[in-house]
Amino acid sequence: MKITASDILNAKILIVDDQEPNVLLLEQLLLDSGYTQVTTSMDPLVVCDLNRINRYDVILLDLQMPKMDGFEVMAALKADHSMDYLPVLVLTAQPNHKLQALQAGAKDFISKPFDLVEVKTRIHNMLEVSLLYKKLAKNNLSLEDTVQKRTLELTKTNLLLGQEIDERKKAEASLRETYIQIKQLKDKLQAENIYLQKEVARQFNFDEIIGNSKLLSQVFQNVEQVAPMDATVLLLGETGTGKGVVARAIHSRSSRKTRPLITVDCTTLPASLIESELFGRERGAFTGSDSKQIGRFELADGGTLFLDEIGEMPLEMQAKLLRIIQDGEFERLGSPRTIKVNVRIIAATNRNLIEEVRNGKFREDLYYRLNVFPITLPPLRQRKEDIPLLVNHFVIKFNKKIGKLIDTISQEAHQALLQHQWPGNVRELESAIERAVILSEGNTLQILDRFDSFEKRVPRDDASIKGLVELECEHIAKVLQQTGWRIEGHKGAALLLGLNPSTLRARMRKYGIIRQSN
Ligand SMILES: Nc1ncnc2c1ncn2[C@@H]1O[C@H](COP(=O)(O)OP(=O)(O)OP(=O)(O)O)[C@@H](O)[C@H]1O
Repeated sequence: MKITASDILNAKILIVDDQEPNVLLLEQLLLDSGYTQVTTSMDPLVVCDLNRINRYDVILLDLQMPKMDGFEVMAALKADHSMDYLPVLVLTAQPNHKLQALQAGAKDFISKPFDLVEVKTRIHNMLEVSLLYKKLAKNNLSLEDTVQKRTLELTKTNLLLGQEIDERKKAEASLRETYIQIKQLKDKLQAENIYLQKEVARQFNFDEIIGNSKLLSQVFQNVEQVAPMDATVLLLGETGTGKGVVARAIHSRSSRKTRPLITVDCTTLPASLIESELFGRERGAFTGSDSKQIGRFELADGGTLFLDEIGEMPLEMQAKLLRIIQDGEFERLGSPRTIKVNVRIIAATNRNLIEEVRNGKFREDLYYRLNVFPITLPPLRQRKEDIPLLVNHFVIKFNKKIGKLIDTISQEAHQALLQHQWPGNVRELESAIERAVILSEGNTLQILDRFDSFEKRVPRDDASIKGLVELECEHIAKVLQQTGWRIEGHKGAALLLGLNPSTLRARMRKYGIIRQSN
């Protein structure tokens, strides 16, 4: 910031003195020195007005004036413009006024009578300061203005930035929320997927067990729960409901799956042989036993022993079985040596074991040992929604076995299968389909059985066990009569009843059904 000579010469100067010669002298001096804007006044009362209009760079002010002295003029100037810089140079003949004037706001003084060199120098210096001050003030103002403008701009930008940050934050929050929702959906979908896959696996491919009914799903669930444990399982349910397949499924899903699953069908074993079958015998253990036999318990060591139709086991055998279940110990027939085995037991029965216990035909302690994890297989008539899947499964199976190409089932056949009550359950259905596949011509399955004739013999779910047994006995006898007492083969009663021939024979023995001559 520089003040030039021309700035100084063009500065605005006011001379105020009530003495005309002084005014003229000073005016002339300044004009001679090259100053271009020199104003004079002999009336102190107009100084404020003039200054308001012209904004002088220096006011040469006489102190002693009649109407208004220099002090009053300075006070008025200060008050009028609230000027923080008063560019006043006082003219005084009184030395004691000099300090007083400076205290009143004057910047400098010139002594009277005038020394012209001093006057010129002081005015020049004063103007330099005054102009510098003015420029500084102006610069300050423009700086303030710039600062204000920038501040305003910054505030605006800040506001915008704030809004933007707010919006970003909102967007981020909503993104986060969306992400959480997506994750939840994904997790749910995955869970559903896994569940569905499990369901599909369960419904259609639970080992060899076919069916997708609710009741069967419950069984699958139980199988999944118990299979990995070593717990004893008791399978309950009518004949042909699939207790055997469930036993195999439990074994194949257990840690023992690499070891054997040994089945003992208690109905087919004559009472006299059960013991040696189960526990084995040494050579010569009894008359006629000329060879050593390894029992089923030994064979099943490390694996699973499936005791089918456990309800048929003679009472004295039940006691031995209890011991081995409790201690894992037994002796071969004809040997004093105790053998220890690690066998998991799965037992099955279509009898009401509680009733058998009540009737003294089954040991109570053995019942409780076996009844650790009971699974009840529902009869087919209570889960008819499984019939189409089972029919499909068996048609494929027997197509392969017999060499047929059946791929359609008539509406009537379908209806007949759904209406029948299936007292022999899946086994009966399996036999019916095998028969139908054999007998059907072309590629459509024809059901030629007259199921309706069996309907009245179907066990009622609320019927007592005694009633069921009676019905079963009566039904077996009737079918045997129909087949001319033929048990096995395509025309045999076993196929019609949906039973294994050996099971049918056991039932006949049990119920005391003997061949009657026609
Ligand atoms: N859900 C099923 N899916 C496919 N086949 C089945 C199903 N249930 C049973 N079977 C078939 O039906 C037949 C009879 O089944 P299984 O021998 O397991 O019945 P069970 O209840 O043990 O009968 P029983 O009490 O007379 O011994 C078998 O050939 C078996 O493969």
